[in-house]
Amino acid sequence: MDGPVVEVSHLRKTYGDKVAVDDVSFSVRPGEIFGILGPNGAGKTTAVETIAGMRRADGGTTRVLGHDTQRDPGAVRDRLGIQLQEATLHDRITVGEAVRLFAAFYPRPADPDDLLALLDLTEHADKQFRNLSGGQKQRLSIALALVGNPEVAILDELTTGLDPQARRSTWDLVDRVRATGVTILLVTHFMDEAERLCDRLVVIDAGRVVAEGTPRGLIDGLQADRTVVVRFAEGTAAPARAVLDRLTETHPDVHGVAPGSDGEVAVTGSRRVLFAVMPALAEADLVPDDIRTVTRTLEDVFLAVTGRTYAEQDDEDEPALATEGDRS
Ligand SMILES: Nc1ncnc2c1ncn2[C@@H]1O[C@H](COP(=O)(O)OP(=O)(O)OP(=O)(O)O)[C@@H](O)[C@H]1O
Repeated sequence: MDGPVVEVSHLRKTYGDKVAVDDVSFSVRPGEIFGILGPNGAGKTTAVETIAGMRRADGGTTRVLGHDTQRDPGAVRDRLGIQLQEATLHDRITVGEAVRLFAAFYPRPADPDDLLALLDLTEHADKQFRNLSGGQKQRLSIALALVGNPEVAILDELTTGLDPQARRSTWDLVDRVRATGVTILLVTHFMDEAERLCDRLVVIDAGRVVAEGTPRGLIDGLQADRTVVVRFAEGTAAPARAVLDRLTETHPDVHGVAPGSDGEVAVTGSRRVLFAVMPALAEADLVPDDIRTVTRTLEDVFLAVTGRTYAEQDDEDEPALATEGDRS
């Protein structure tokens, strides 16, 4: 397929007076991992459920593989896999049974054994759902989204509640799935996940797209100041601070200097700030013990476009503690 795999144009969805999705447009190319990133309640799940034809839009169009999913959701049923938040199965069904059961619903299902191998579930095939760890449940839910051999898969908050190691292995799996040729629409409220996995993404906030691009492009496009942190041994910290302080008055690329802990000094300024810092220190023969530039992330992009920090609204969803099974 040459055109976009998913095409969303001016999508609007309300629940009574509540506008959950407001004029959202984007398109997803074949083979991409495309992200919908935003804080809890931003409208991400509503958007993907509407795109999948599970909800009626109040305005705009949603097309998947060329089909209008509002008018004819059935047209893509066998070609679109969807993994939704909090999928639950019967307690006693085993992993292998669940995959075979779901496979029976599709005309051209994936081979259950291949799928279990792809998602590192082969050794857990006989385990009952109730005995699976959080990570294993998530892997099973991805397997079930892929069991119909879809061309497009929607993955919604697939690492919420997982410990860091299980999250990283889930990310590797998503890469693996993409390598099989599946186009992926990935819903997440985790900035690091979006940065790690997505080729392109939209950032949505309160139902609206506030930024769109590649993670790198969005970060590099930030106009905000850069920061260089230099650390000095005791004895050189004070004279170094004085040299750097002077730069705020004499050098146009240096905008601010702030002391940190343990002999650190943070210098902010334009993208050329490093070129100001190093010659000044060299001139005074003050050799830092360490020097680093502060890495900018999608969190800085969110702050720049919304004026709010992302962490403020994200506390309630810290990954849960590791369970035994997650480490297996
Ligand atoms: N069935 C519903 N009826 C009424 N309001 C709803 C319904 N579903 C979602 N909402 C509201 O619509 C807004 C968007 O919700 P949605 O679940 O799409 O957001 P989200 O970005 O996916 O967040 P989360 O990850 O927390 O689910 C929220 O304010 C939510 O409370």
